[in-house]
Amino acid sequence: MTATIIDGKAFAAEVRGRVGEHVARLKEENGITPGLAVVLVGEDPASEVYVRSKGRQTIESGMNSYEHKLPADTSEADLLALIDRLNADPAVNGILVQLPLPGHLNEDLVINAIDPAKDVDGFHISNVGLLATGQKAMVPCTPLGCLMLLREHHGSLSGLNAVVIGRSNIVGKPMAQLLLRDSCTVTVAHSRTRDIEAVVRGADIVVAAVGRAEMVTGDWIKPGATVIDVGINRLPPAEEGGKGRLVGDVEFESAAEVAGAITPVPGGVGPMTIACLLANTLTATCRAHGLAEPEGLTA
Ligand SMILES: Nc1nc(=O)c2c([nH]1)NC[C@@H]1CN(c3ccc(C(=O)N[C@@H](CCC(=O)O)C(=O)O)cc3)C=[N+]21
Ligand SMILES: [Mg+2]
Repeated sequence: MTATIIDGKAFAAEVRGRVGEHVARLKEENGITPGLAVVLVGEDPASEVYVRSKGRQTIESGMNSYEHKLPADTSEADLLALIDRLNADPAVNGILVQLPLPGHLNEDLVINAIDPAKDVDGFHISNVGLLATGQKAMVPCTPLGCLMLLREHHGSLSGLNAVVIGRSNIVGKPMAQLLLRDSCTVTVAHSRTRDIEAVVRGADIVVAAVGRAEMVTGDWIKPGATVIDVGINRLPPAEEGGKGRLVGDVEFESAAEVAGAITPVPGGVGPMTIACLLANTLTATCRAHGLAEPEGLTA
């Protein structure tokens, strides 16, 4: 293996530390404690794990955490009423509605009901448009975390060929926007892309966000390229009652033999996503109060 391992877990801890310091200063100098509300509809066990670690890290960074767990059969009207209350609550600076929502709820409608200034996921159409036009937006946490890792590793990204695999609204599209803003030449590849291996082989930066376990193998990677693996896939358990291994969208072993640098799964992008959620909550709080924004914690 030749690649440098990009330690997302360690970098995320550093980001959280910087968020925590800024939060402490906000409290001392301005008497403000940022607040993050997380809304979870239904009982998906994996979602509950994320919600719990988000809540714990929010509190560890000195912010208030408000968790709203609603039953799976919650009506759209009840969910929208909760969002209205959170929008109006001055103690709540950030609102995250955990996705996916149960099938009877319209995700677009629900997300677009969030006050864009409190939309710490950056999924509201206003924030999507602001990002796409280079204006001050709330930026989706996973792509923001990937960008921070790339900037940390490369310094300038200007002129590099970046291939984003996956075109979701949550990762692929905003990732492409951020890379474009940092002056990469950006290609978005997806399930219909012809000769996808050859497309990926042209990339100095590969961001894999397709949700297919170990789809990208070492022979797809240009020697020396930087590989950011967004996938979190649980393989079927090897034994009865066991838990399957977590793998990314990249086959780590083979890719690490060719790449210059690569993020592991777990311990890569995942922890950065949560760190950026805290950073976004802090940013939203500063903007709401007309205060200076934290440096190095926004796009
Ligand atoms: N509105 C919304 N915003 C989200 O940001 C959002 C969401 N909905 N729905 C669910 C996904 C999933 N997600 C993760 C965040 C961190 C890890 C993470 O920290 N993973 C650890 C491993 C965790 C484990 O061991 O299971 C790692 O990669 O090292 C994983 C997954 C955010 N999501
Ligand atoms: Mg796709």
